Amino acid sequence: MSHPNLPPTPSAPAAATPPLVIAGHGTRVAAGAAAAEELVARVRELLPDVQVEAGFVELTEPTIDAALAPLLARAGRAVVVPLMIGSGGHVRDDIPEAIAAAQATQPDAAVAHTRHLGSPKALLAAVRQRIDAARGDWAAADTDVILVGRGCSIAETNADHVRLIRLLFEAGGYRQVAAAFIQVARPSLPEALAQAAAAGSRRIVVMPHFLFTGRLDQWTQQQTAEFVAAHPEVEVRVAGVIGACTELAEVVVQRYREGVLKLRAEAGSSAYLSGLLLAGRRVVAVGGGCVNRRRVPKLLAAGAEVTVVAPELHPALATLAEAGKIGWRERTFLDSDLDGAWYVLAATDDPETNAQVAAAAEARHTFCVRADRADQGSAWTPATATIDGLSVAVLAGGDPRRSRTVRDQLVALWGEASSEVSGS
Ligand SMILES: C[C@@]1(CC(=O)O)C2=NC(=C\c3[nH]c(c(CCC(=O)O)c3CC(=O)O)Cc3[nH]c(c(CC(=O)O)c3CCC(=O)O)/C=C3\N/C(=C\2)[C@@H](CCC(=O)O)[C@]3(C)CC(=O)O)/[C@H]1CCC(=O)O
Ligand SMILES: NC(=O)c1ccc[n+]([C@@H]2O[C@H](COP(=O)([O-])OP(=O)(O)OC[C@H]3O[C@@H](n4cnc5c(N)ncnc54)[C@H](O)[C@@H]3O)[C@@H](O)[C@H]2O)c1
Repeated sequence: MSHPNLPPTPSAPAAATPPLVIAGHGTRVAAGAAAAEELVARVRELLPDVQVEAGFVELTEPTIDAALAPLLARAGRAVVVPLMIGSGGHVRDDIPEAIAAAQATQPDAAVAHTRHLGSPKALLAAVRQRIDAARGDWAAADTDVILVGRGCSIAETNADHVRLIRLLFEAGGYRQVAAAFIQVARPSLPEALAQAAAAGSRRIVVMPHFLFTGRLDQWTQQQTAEFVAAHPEVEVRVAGVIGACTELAEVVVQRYREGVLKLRAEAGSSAYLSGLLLAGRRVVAVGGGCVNRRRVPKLLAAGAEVTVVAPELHPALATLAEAGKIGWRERTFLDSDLDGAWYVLAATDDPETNAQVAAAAEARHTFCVRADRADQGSAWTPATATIDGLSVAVLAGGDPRRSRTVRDQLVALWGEASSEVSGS
C-alpha cells in the first residue's frame, strides 16, 4: 500500500545512503594526518554506496562544517561520526557547533550526530593486539600494562578510561593494568610508571590509547624514555597506537549505521501521534460492519459516547445497541449526524458515503478516519495494546498488517520483560 502523501519507503536510494562525515581531531604530525586519510579510505571500502568525507576540529583541513555543508546541499542529510575514543569537549561542544554552522547554510537539512567510538569489543581487541605485539617474548603474567589516555576535565570521560583498565586486566591475563593520563587528569604517565616500579614491576608495556600518532603519542614516548633513563632496573616497551586498522573502520561503520537509523527515526511520519482522551465525548461511527465492530469496543473502553449510523448492524454491535451501550441511528448517513462529534469513523462499504462523511467532518474541524482510503482521512487508527497501564500504538504509514505484526512483537517482548522482572 502506498500513497503520494506518505513518506518514502526506507528502501528508496536517498534514504538508504545518507553521506558520512568522519569528524576527527586533526594533528600537526604528518603521519597522523596520513593515518586519518587511510582510515577514511578503509571506511569507503566498507561503504561503497556512501559518500564518505573527513572533517577536523582543528589543525587539519577541512573543518567539519566545510566538509558537511556541501553534503547537506546535495543530499539534504548526513551522518556525523566523531572519530574520538572518549566523549570530551570536542564531542560535546565543538562537533555540535560545527554541525550547527553547516546547518545554518541548509536549514532544512537533517544531521544525525552519533555517539563517540567508546570502547566496543572490536577496539578493545585492537588495543590488546598492540599491547601483545609490544610485549613480544614477555609472558603476559609477568607484564604490567599502563594504558595512557588523553585526560579530560570531565570526570565521566576519565572514568570511562579507568573502566577499560578492568576490562583489559580481565581479558589479557597481565600482572597489573593501570591508568595514566597524558594531559589534564592524574596520574600522569611518569607518576604511573613510578608507582608501578615502586610496586615491583620490572616489565611494563606502555599503551598509548590514541587513534593515530600525533603529539600525544610523541609525549608518551618521550616521557617513557626519560623514565627508562632514570630507572635502568625497569624494562619498558611502548606499544603502537590503535591506527587505521580494520577494527576501527568497522566501529565507524557501526556508528554510521546507528546514525542512519536515527535519521530515519527523526524523519517522522505524516501522522502526529497523540493519545485522545475521549471519556464522555461523542464519537460517531458511520457504518455498522466489521471495521466498526472492531473499533467501537475500544472507543467504549476509553469512555467515549458512541453513536453508530447504519441501516444494519453487525450482530455484535446490535447487542451493544440493545444493551444501551451505544446509540444507533438506523438509517443512512446525514451530515447533521456529526453535530457535536469530537471524532468520526467513516467505515461504510460505500466510498461515496465515506467521502461525504470525511467532507462533513472536515467542515466541522473534526478528525475523521476513512477506513477505505488512508490518504483521504484526517486520522489513522493504530494497532494498539495496553498492558499494566502501558499503551503502545503502532502506525506503519498505512500498512495495517505491518503495524499489527509489530504491535504483536512488542506485546511478546513486553511479556518476556515482565516475566524476567517477576522472575517467573
Ligand atoms: C491497524 C488497524 C487498526 C484497527 O483497525 O483497529 C488498521 N487496520 C487494521 C486491519 C485491517 N485493515 C485492512 C484489513 C483487511 C485487509 C488485510 O488483511 O490487509 C485489515 C484486517 C482486518 O480487517 O482483519 C484493510 C485496509 N485498511 C485500510 C485500508 C484503506 C487504505 O489503506 O487506503 C484498507 C483496504 C480496504 C479496502 O480494500 O478497501 C486503512 C487503514 N487501516 C488502518 C488501521 C489505518 C492505517 C494504520 C497503519 O498505519 O497501520 C488506515 C490507513 C486508516 C484506518 O482505517 O484507521 C487494524 C489491525 C489492528 C489489529 O489487528 O489490532
Ligand atoms: N481500515 C480497515 O481496517 C479496513 C478493513 C477492512 C475493510 N476496510 C474498508 O472499509 C469498508 C468497510 O468495511 P467493513 O468490513 O466494515 O464493511 P461491511 O460490509 O462489513 O459493513 C459496511 C457497513 O456500512 C453500512 N452502510 C452502507 N452504506 C451506508 C450509508 N450510506 N450510511 C451508513 N451506513 C452505511 C452497511 O449497512 C454496513 O453496516 C470496506 O468497504 C473496505 O473498503 C477497511
